[in-house]
Amino acid sequence: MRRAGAATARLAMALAPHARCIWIACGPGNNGGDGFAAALELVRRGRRVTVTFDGDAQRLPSDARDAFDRLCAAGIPIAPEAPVHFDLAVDALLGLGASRAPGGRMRDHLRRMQTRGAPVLAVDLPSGLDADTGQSSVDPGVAGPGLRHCLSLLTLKPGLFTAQGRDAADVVWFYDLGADRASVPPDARLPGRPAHASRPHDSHKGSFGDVAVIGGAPGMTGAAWLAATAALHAGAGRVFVGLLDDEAPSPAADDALMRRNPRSLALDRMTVVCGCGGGTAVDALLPEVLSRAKSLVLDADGLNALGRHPGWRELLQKRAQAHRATVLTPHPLEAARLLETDTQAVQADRLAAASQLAHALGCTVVLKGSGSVIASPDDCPRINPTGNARLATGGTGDVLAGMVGAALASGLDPQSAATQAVWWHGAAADGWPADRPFSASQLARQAGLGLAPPA
Ligand SMILES: NC(=O)C1=CN([C@@H]2O[C@H](COP(=O)(O)OP(=O)(O)OC[C@H]3O[C@@H](n4cnc5c(N)ncnc54)[C@H](OP(=O)(O)O)[C@@H]3O)[C@@H](O)[C@H]2O)[C@@H](O)CC1
Ligand SMILES: Nc1ncnc2c1ncn2[C@@H]1O[C@H](COP(=O)(O)OP(=O)(O)O)[C@@H](O)[C@H]1O
Repeated sequence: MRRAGAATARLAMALAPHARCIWIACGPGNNGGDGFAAALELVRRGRRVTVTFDGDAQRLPSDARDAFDRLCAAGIPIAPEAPVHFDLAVDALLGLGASRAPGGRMRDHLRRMQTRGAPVLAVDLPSGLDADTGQSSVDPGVAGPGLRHCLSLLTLKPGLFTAQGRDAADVVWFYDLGADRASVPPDARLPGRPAHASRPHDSHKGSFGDVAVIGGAPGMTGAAWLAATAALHAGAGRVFVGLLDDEAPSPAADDALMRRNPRSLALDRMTVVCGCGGGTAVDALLPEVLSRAKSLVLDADGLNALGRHPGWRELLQKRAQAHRATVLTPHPLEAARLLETDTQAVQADRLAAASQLAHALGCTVVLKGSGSVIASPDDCPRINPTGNARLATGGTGDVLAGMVGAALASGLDPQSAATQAVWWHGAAADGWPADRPFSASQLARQAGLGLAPPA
């Protein structure tokens, strides 16, 4: 606890070096104890603090009680009220032990620190956030303009990076408390920036694989063109479009895209991206696609078709047995249909939902949304750290499906292909110039993947 307190104090001083008042809001457990320890350290370093305590000193756990006693012995008072003005708030109300939604004075304190415009530094976890799932019992949407930092202790908690976690903490810091946890298996991994791969000079279009997009039923052809454009710009050697609407004209999209009858495609030699705008028309082709595609990305209506025809799941299992790569890219509602549950249940534990689907269907699964989860049957799940709410607009999922297709076609294994494509897709949105309108069609043209060569 002393180490946690000292690390919190150091970070507080770095975040607000000229603070005239640092408010440290302490709660009833060891998270509050970390707050007491931080207050002691800050005072020792000459800073002015106001400490509030939402708890009962008699019921503090022993370490926290010890920190509380040291605070009292140093003559640092517990303030009856939160300060009117503060330059930094330290949220040491609830950490790992939060067991219900905060109410009463604790809730008022949280609201006050979130809405005053000063930065907030949460110790270990933002109060109310579930460390494993990223579900929050406090609405992170009420936050004001101040940046929310979190100093995660001992481990980086998965919940900070998915579901509501990315709203609860804008900036995540990490301190391992000096503990060696190398032998502890992680619950999830955070992929870093994938390496850019240079293309060998002695290569040709056949070196980077063929992608066929099958989708685009009447009224929804745009989705297929988006996926195809993204696959092309992401580096696929050749991209074919098999529209499910025979009558639809080809838009003035990239001339390099090649339109084909979906039934004439050499599926056995191609990476097939199936389902974008497929409607129910995709049902007629899906069993053949599942059986024959060399590698496969199943999106949108392709996934919904699997929900309607549970018998076809066996074809996915057969693909797995034959070591044919398959990546499913459901958003939470599509995942819920496949799991025969509802969106709320999927979002309540995104890591578990993605892993359950991956195991049940023998595929790599990208569960999309804030902090997309990439899960494969025999691998530790990844939580993608890039992307933002700019992507919350129609068609960006089609773009992602095309990008995953290009990554698979380049020869990457499904987990690497999905991880890299999701990373670049999010990074494109993160780096989008503020003065340039964002749309899925623009994104599709920025889909360049810095694909690493296959291992
Ligand atoms: N583990 C480690 O290795 C390390 C742990 N460290 C630190 O300890 C923290 C975990 O401490 P913790 O287990 O004491 O839990 P904590 O978050 O303080 O809360 C528990 C208390 O809150 C109460 N309570 C719960 N919900 C509530 C609500 N809504 N409203 C009001 N009260 C509520 C709950 O009461 P109860 O549910 O029992 O009624 C109990 O009294 C961790 O996050 C990190 O900061 C680090 O120092 C280093 C290594
Ligand atoms: N708030 C957000 N933060 C990060 N990524 C997001 C957010 N909202 C959407 N996305 C991403 O945008 C894409 C949307 O896909 P999807 O829901 O299938 O949309 P569509 O069907 O319109 O193409 C996914 O890759 C998803 O992860």
